[in-house]
Amino acid sequence: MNSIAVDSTEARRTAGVTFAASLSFQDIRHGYHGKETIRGVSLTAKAGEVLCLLGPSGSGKTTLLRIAAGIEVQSSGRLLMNEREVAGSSGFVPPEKRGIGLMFQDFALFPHMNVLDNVRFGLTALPPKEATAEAMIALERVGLAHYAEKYPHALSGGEQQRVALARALAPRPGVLLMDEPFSGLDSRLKDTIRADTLAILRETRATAVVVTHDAEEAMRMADRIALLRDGRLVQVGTSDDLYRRPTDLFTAAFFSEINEFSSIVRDGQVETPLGKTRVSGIGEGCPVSVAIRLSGVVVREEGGEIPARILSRRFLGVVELLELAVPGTERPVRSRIRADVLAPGCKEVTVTVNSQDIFVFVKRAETS
Ligand SMILES: Nc1ncnc2c1ncn2[C@@H]1O[C@H](COP(=O)(O)OP(=O)(O)OP(=O)(O)O)[C@@H](O)[C@H]1O
Repeated sequence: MNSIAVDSTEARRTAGVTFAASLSFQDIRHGYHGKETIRGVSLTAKAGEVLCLLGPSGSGKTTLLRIAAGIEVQSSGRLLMNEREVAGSSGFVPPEKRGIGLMFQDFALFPHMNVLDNVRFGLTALPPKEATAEAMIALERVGLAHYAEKYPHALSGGEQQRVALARALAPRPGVLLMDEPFSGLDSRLKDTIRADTLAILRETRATAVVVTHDAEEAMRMADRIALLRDGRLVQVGTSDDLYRRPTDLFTAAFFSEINEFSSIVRDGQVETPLGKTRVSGIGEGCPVSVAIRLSGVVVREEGGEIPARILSRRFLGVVELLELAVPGTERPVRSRIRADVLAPGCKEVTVTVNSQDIFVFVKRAETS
């Protein structure tokens, strides 16, 4: 579903004024055929913020969006917009009365309608003149007013995406829900369209909930990121919070490539083949997972702390990816360094680890 159905009484209200709304999931649970796929999610998108729902395939991102839209009804828990319950024990507000805009990944425009009519689609309850004026405002907002008479097939992928954004924003929804909105675009176009979209969201001050499985995309767009795994919230915060202060191994590994080691806390320290590091707040003898970012494994020909031998080098342009044999581990240690640091043919090197790239987590059964 890629359109916005509009009820006549509500349409005037949502089309007339832009009021960014807050959207709260309160202990939402949901499942299919007896299997729980959303397991108690509580999360609020604040009015005017861009909140990214991030997670691997099957973590429940789309299901949460569908529940927010009212296309899916949760098994339990409450959904609130601006503190008002729109799905829960007190009743259910249908999708077209929630003041929510939808933009899904295929952003399918109607091929038989011109651009203006595509954008007017969600405004049918307004008098025709007003609907046209609102649609033109939305098209101007995305810089495509001059394409009003064109048909979708005559537009590039990026332009079609902007028309879809105009269509979603035209009724001035309190909350805009976007499911992988850039996944259909080629990677070079994606960066530009994403930046443009973000600028438009900022301008309209819309609350946006954006689903993505791409950590970098979430970091580029979000005010805050909610990381999901197996239907549960793992961590919510700014990109800085999640990147620099991951609360578990899953978050650390989702935001950057890591080397992972098992260790045990002894004398307030943990030891791995890459050296010792101090830990606080974890008890003596506690089994831990140690995550070390690839970019934190600094490789030099000499002067480092640990001897290593290069097993493989992969040139990636600005950086190169190394696999190293290091005493004390059978598994190769990986490193990502600037491509001009090591001489060609160099085999014997040394390694030092940046302390800010080491993360220690208490080992849990599921991460062992
Ligand atoms: N209609 C359905 N019937 C049965 N199971 C479903 C249905 N929709 C979703 N699921 C299951 O619910 C879980 C969460 O799916 P969801 O699509 O929300 O995940 P996602 O994080 O959006 O994944 P993706 O990134 O692959 O779209 C998955 O295990 C999925 O198989």
